[in-house]
Amino acid sequence: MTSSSASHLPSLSCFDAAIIDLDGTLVDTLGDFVAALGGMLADLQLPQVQAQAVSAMVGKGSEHLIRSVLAHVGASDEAALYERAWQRYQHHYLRVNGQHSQVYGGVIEGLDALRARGLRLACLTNKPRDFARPLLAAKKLDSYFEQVFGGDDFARKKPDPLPLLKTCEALGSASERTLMIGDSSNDARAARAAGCPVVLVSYGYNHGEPVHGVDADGFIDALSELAGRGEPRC
Ligand SMILES: O=C(O)COP(=O)(O)O
Repeated sequence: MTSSSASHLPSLSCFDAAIIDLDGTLVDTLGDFVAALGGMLADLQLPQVQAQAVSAMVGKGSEHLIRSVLAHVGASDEAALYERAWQRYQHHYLRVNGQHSQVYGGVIEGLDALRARGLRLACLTNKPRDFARPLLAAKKLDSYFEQVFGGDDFARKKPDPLPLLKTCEALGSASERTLMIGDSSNDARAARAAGCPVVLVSYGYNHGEPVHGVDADGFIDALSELAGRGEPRC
């Protein structure tokens, strides 16, 4: 069964630009998160965490992820431990970045279609910029994006609209002419608040919840489905 709701899916002709989320949308990075967190927890002599639990904690940036994992494994004095945990996590993440992650099927075709239609592209993630840029390069996705922004580039992260508004500004595109493509309620809420139409992929993380309950303009099972968007219906 396809999850696309074609009746609501905007045509690519309606847009001058697209802003695309990274984790859970372009790249399945769960393996990298699990490996880096595993290294961090071992260094702190804490119990390990399962991948399924991690997938529900991804998407709100590194600080949220580390604090959630420390609480999940029952670390005592999680607040005092945070700085050290962040140092160890950063060390391990930079070491494994891209090694346990895969570009989702349909991503290259989707990006090619967006580019062929002349859309200006930005990648906007809550992941730290210094993790995001090497990952995009390692996966040969960097050349598609004229802008890449991480969770530490702006004063607030998604679901706040600020990162999207700033990215629209950097792309020189009005928010209503900029399509947000993401995998989570975080992406959709930020897009709604910024005035960007939003399409969600069905295969991402969405904080461990079913994505179809999220308020969005459409759902797709692969980015390549965007290539088939027909006549303008803005
Ligand atoms: O929280 C993260 O590290 C990833 O977040 P993203 O879904 O915005 O890419």
